[in-house]
Amino acid sequence: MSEKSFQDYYPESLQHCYGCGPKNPEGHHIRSFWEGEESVARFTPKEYHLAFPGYVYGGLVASLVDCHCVGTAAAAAYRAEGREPGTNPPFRYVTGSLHVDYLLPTPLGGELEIRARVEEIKGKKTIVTASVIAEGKVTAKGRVIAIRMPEHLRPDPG
Ligand SMILES: CCCCCCCCCC(=O)SCCNC(=O)CCNC(=O)[C@H](O)C(C)(C)COP(=O)(O)OP(=O)(O)OC[C@H]1O[C@@H](n2cnc3c(N)ncnc32)[C@H](O)[C@@H]1OP(=O)(O)O
Repeated sequence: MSEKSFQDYYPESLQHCYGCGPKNPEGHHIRSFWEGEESVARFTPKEYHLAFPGYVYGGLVASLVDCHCVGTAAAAAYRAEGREPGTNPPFRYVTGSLHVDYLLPTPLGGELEIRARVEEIKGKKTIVTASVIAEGKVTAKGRVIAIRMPEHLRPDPG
């Protein structure tokens, strides 16, 4: 079996996110992994993910940044405690803020790499920054404030 992504450790009830839920058949299935101090996700847009001919829709780019950074925040919380993801008590995060700067049009047709780094973990809040790389160039930069998921939003305990 291939390496488990951050999202594979979400409990089943939280595996239906359109961006990254492994159990959403219509979703993007964004998968994130550690590479040293950075986290990485790779994603190849489909031809219909276009904004204008030859280039990727910015909303998709934002989704990639969003789910990859929120997943990174969760993984970083476990890492900070020296625990394996999926161990108790669980860490769940949602997006509080998502900011994307589109530096260059993102070419459609090849694999995109999203590389993220944790800037700060402070209480319920984790700040993660990301770069979207296509054909060796950074086409977008993002910043996500991920917040611990409040109890009332959790579908089941934990
Ligand atoms: C676990 C698996 C999840 C599966 C999906 C993962 C990826 C999905 C990504 C998403 O699409 S999530 C869906 C989009 N996001 C939402 O619907 C969240 C909606 N907003 C909320 O539910 C609440 O506003 C939120 C949980 C974000 C914050 O409410 P809290 O009551 O927990 O926040 P609180 O007031 O206690 O503030 C805690 C800290 O967060 C900061 N904060 C809160 N909301 C913020 C915000 N919106 N932007 C920036 N910072 C924010 C706040 O300033 C404070 O910082 P400090 O500790 O430094 O003082």
